[in-house]
Amino acid sequence: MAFQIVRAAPPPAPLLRAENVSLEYGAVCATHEVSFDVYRGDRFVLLGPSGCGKSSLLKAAAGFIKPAGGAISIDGREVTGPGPDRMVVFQEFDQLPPWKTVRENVMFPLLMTKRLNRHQAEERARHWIAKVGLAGFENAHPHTLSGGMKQRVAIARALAMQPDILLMDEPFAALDALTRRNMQEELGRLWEELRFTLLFVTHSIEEALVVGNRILLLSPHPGQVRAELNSHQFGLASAGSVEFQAATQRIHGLLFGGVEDASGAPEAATINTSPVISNVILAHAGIHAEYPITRSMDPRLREDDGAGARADGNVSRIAEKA
Ligand SMILES: Nc1ncnc2c1ncn2[C@@H]1O[C@H](COP(=O)(O)OP(=O)(O)OP(=O)(O)O)[C@@H](O)[C@H]1O
Repeated sequence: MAFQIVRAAPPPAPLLRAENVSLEYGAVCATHEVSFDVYRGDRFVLLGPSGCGKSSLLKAAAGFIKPAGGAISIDGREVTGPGPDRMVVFQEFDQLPPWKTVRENVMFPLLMTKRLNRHQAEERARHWIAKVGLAGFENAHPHTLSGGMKQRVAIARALAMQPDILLMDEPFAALDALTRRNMQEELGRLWEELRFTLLFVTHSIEEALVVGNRILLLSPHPGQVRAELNSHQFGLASAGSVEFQAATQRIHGLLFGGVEDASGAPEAATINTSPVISNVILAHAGIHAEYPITRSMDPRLREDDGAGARADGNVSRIAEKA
């Protein structure tokens, strides 16, 4: 006898929700009514050219700036200021107090927030320093470390707090190409092991594809949502492949101009998102329709992964204005 489903389980609520977020600096409108949802385990990337408000959105999620309109919430609670549930890694190498050793830097927020006593904080710090590959450097001071090592310390310090979400603002932008690649790999390795939730800002299309499983494209002046892409099929291993390059070009097209359809004819990229996001299979403007979806933390995508995969085994989706 076949079962009949009378009520489907409700989809999980997003961990972080940005609803119509408008950010202003005096007369400067940094973003206008930007909305997106980040689910637990997502590697959600904000991608766009300079001035599209990526950093401002991340700062608003961190609670450093307050929206002029709309709201950001974590687990249903409105963000009204910074909190240990949202740890930030910045681009700058000077985010580590130089007078503190690596161990003291990692211990600092644990002690400041009274999460742990000194002994426990030392244990926790040792664990995370080893996890980011810096065992043996516990007593080093930041000025003796390379840029990549300093970023590892910043990541260890953030993850040691076990935040609900890790916020990273162009964390690898100031690194040389090789170190940047290593750090992307390291971040991917950490995520595979720990499955933390990540909100990551970059202006590099390649980095967005390598790091993210979902990408929000933003256009500038003021920052507005251009499109939302599902990108988990890419990683460092696929960087440089024909498909990866095609995806890069298509994202470039979405950000900066017309999108070429299958016939090669340019098509205006008018795709946008809204709080209610519907998935459409991206056939013509689509980002790499050649890959099966392997996993998604976004229940909306997960929901029809099966159907999509069954349909042709090679779908990508883009969220469009509902
Ligand atoms: N402190 C500030 N005071 C005034 N305007 C600001 C300030 N910070 C950002 N802006 C403006 O807000 C807009 C968005 O800036 P934001 O730094 O968020 O963009 P971004 O996409 O992160 O750019 P970039 O990649 O160059 O860092 C820009 O027009 C910028 O000039």
